[in-house]
Amino acid sequence: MKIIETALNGLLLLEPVVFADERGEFCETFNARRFAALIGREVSFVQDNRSHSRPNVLRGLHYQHTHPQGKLVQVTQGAVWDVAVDLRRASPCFGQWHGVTLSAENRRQLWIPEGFAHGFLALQDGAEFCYKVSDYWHAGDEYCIRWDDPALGIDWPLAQPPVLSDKDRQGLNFADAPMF
Ligand SMILES: Cc1cn([C@H]2C[C@H](O)[C@@H](COP(=O)(O)OP(=O)(O)O[C@H]3O[C@@H](C)C(=O)[C@@H](O)[C@H]3O)O2)c(=O)[nH]c1=O
Repeated sequence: MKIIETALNGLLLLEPVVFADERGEFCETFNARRFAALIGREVSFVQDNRSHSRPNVLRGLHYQHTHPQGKLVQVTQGAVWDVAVDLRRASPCFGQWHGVTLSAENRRQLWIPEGFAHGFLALQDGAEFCYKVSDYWHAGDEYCIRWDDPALGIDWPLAQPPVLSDKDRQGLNFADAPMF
C-alpha cells in the first residue's frame, strides 16, 4: 500500500499494491494492521457501504457531528471526483477542500478522518462507490453542507448542473453548519 499525503492534514490517498498474473489480478483492499501503521492509530470500522450513482450524480457534502465517521472510500466501477472539506476548527487547513479522482482503474482509496465533510460527483460512466465507516449511521445526526457554497468555492468538474437528492438540494451554508 503506497501512501500519498494530501494538502489537508490527515487526509490520505492510498494506492494498493496490485498483483497481476495471467488470470487477472489481486490486491488487498483493507488490512487492519497495515492501515493502523499507515495512519498511526487503530480505527475500528463498523459498517461497509456501497452506492451506485448514474453519471453526473453529486452526493454531499455529508458528515455526522455527534457520531463522526472516519471513511475509507474507493470506487469499484467507473469513476468519481471525490471531495473532502476540513471542518476541524483547530486545523491549519480549516475550511479548505481537496478533490481527487478515484476510479476502478486507478484503484485509489481516500482516508477521510473524522471531522471532515465528504462528497463526490459520479463521472461519465457513473460509479459504484464502496466505503468503510468508523461509526454507525445515525440518521438524526446527519448534516449536509451545500456542494456549491461560494464560501468553499469547490471547483467541481461539471459540464451541466448535477443530479442531487432532495436532502442535498437543501444543504446548509458552511457558515451555518456545526463544526468540530
Ligand atoms: C448513509 C446511510 C443511508 N442509509 C439509507 C438512508 C436513505 O434511505 C438511503 C440513501 O441515503 P443517502 O441519500 O443519505 O445516501 P448518500 O447520499 O449516498 O449518503 C452518503 O453520501 C456520501 C457522500 C457520504 O459521505 C456517506 O457518508 C453518506 O452520507 O440509504 C442507510 O440505511 N445507512 C446509511 O449508512
